[in-house]
Amino acid sequence: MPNYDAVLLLSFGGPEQPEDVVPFLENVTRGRGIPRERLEQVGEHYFLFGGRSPINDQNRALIAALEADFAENGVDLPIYWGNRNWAPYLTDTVRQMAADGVRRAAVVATSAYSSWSGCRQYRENIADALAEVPDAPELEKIRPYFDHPGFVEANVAAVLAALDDLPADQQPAARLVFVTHSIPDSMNDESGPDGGAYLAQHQWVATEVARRVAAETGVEREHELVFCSRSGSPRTPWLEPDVNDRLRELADEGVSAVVLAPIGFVSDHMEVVYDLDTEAAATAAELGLEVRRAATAGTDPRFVAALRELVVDGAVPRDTCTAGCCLARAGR
Ligand SMILES: CC1=C(CCC(=O)O)c2cc3nc(cc4[nH]c(cc5[nH]c(cc1n2)c(C)c5CCC(=O)O)c(CCC(=O)O)c4C)C(CCC(=O)O)=C3C
Ligand SMILES: [Fe+2]
Repeated sequence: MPNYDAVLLLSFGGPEQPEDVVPFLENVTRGRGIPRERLEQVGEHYFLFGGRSPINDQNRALIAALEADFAENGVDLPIYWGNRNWAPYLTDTVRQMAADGVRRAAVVATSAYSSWSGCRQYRENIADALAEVPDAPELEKIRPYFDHPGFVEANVAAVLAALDDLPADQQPAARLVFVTHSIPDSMNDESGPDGGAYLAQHQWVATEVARRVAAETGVEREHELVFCSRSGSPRTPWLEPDVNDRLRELADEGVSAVVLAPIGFVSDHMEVVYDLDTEAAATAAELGLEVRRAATAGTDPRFVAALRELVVDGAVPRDTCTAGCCLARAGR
């Protein structure tokens, strides 16, 4: 193992009570052109859940699972946690790491794919924190890990369980609809070292999961990739189709059962519990479609072991990012 003396889980952060929602959204949107209406809408999503995002508790659970996995596998590294948009803030965590004498840490971000939002923005957050904290440790972010077997296997198991939860007679003809966060076309075009990585990586995971599900069940099912959580100006092109629009088309085509597999999210973020479990579920109910939402990787032991392997393997030699990748961001 590279000579790390700690691991840092780096995430988005989310509000934990109603008073947190507006300041959280202000943190998220500082310096971006997100329309006021969209912010009010997104605020409502959080209020519907008592002003509490699921993301922080998901991260607490992931840290507990990683600690147990590390202990079982003889990896003796403390795990720290810092966020971009809510406490514990990354800079405060890096300050604590410095105070504890940490010299070199592997950084695990809670996003598996390349893009400004999922990769480069986290790198910039790291650079900003390093610039603010005297004697900060070296921080090495592990690569986008969408193609790690443990991430793929956790998603295969989740799709199999969701299929199994459909009425037996609906299972053979069920469509596999993979879902991720929409981003501006321009952000996708500039993602990864050669461009288009965000879309290509998701398509790779969708195809690979569908192939393994077909092998396990002996049934070839059609699969596709759709998007949720679009924001920004309606005049800016973002990745499509939207999950709700696509469910309507599928119902029109005579499809009666769908598994929604949120491969774009590593755990049950607000986008999953609101955009899929609330909004898309309502669309499906209105259409009379049977929909089951597959679990996210979450604390699946295969995913947790994958993160440990990525840390033990070391970040630097395997990083696929280059100085110029993932530069396009939204709202500029
Ligand atoms: C690709 C991607 C991921 C996946 C990678 C990753 O996981 O990092 C992600 C994650 C997340 N995004 C989140 C929340 C928000 N994202 C917003 C805005 C935006 N996201 C974008 C993209 C992504 N976002 C983009 C292109 C924008 C618009 C402009 C901009 O900011 O560049 C806004 C503002 C309002 C709105 O526009 O919807 C909010 C509140 C939360 C927390 C959820 C919770 O509480 O559980 C999480 C995990
Ligand atoms: Fe987002």
